[in-house]
Amino acid sequence: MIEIDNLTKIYGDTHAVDAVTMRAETGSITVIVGTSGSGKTTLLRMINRLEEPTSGEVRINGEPTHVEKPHLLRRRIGYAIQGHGLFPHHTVARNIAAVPLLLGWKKQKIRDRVDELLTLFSMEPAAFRDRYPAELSGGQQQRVGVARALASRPELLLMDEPFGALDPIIRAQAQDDLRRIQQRLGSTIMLVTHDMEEAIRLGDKVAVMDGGRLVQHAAPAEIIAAPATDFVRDMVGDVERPLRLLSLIPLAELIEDGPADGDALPADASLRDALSTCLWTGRSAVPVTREGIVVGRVTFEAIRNRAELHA
Ligand SMILES: Nc1ncnc2c1ncn2[C@@H]1O[C@H](COP(=O)(O)OP(=O)(O)OP(=O)(O)O)[C@@H](O)[C@H]1O
Repeated sequence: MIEIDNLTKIYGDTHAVDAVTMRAETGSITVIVGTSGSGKTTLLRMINRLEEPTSGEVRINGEPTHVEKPHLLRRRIGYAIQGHGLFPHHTVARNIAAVPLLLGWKKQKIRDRVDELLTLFSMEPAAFRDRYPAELSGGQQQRVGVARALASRPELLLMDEPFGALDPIIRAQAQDDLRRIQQRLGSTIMLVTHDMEEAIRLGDKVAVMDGGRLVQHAAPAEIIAAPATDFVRDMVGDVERPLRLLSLIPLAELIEDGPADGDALPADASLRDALSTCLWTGRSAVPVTREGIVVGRVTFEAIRNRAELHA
């Protein structure tokens, strides 16, 4: 059991994480979801002490994490981040074996674990063991990254946007793989994403963060049926029918005059793309281009109004 107790991180006058309390059962997946800047990554990084909390504590199976040396703690906690972070000059087998080697496991035990994990991830050990990361596809590299994080059977696996860089088709496969392997190994996982669809699909429990606060922590069905705040309702909207329809409507239909910062989207991108961009970057409007020239903007509010027409 992982217990997070009143955990707070303050940077200057920003409450990045504000008195978050929650529990995660052993053998479950908790998905922490929220828009950019809501404190997800900071929360995750306080669990393995890549960040030290301003106050509060984390306990793993009853033991407070702050009494252990951070580097020893991190051997018990796997960590997988977006972009797999593989060592380019090491083979797949050596990459997966990184933590077991550090822990001084016997050669045969390491070899067995590497082969077991490659097999679980549908990568034939004989074909992949001795390859280098550059000889793998993006999806294969990501699988090796997750296999590496699982290799020592950590008490807890932390994953920060592990599938963020994958295209949507591979992404769905990667999520299915993770679910299957997690059930097989009984791993306890905490995963951060900005994507409510991913949260609903993967989580036994979904923890929604908004402005550093935990606004709802519940099973996916409850999050959908009874969102605790308007913010949660908006995020859940993302996975429901009206917003699926948005993927069929081009931005061209909602272009208006006015300023908008950040990277632009082309006029033939969908409202769904613009909505994802707003949620992902925390922006309230996205510039729109035609043939590379900015012709206006689309606002989050206009997209929401349009979605309501279809509700
Ligand atoms: N090292 C730091 N120094 C100062 N402020 C920070 C630092 N790290 C994070 N913050 C601030 O804390 C808040 C939460 O950031 P955090 O990275 O945890 O959010 P997030 O939800 O993970 O966002 P994203 O999805 O963009 O990664 C933000 O306002 C951010 O600017």
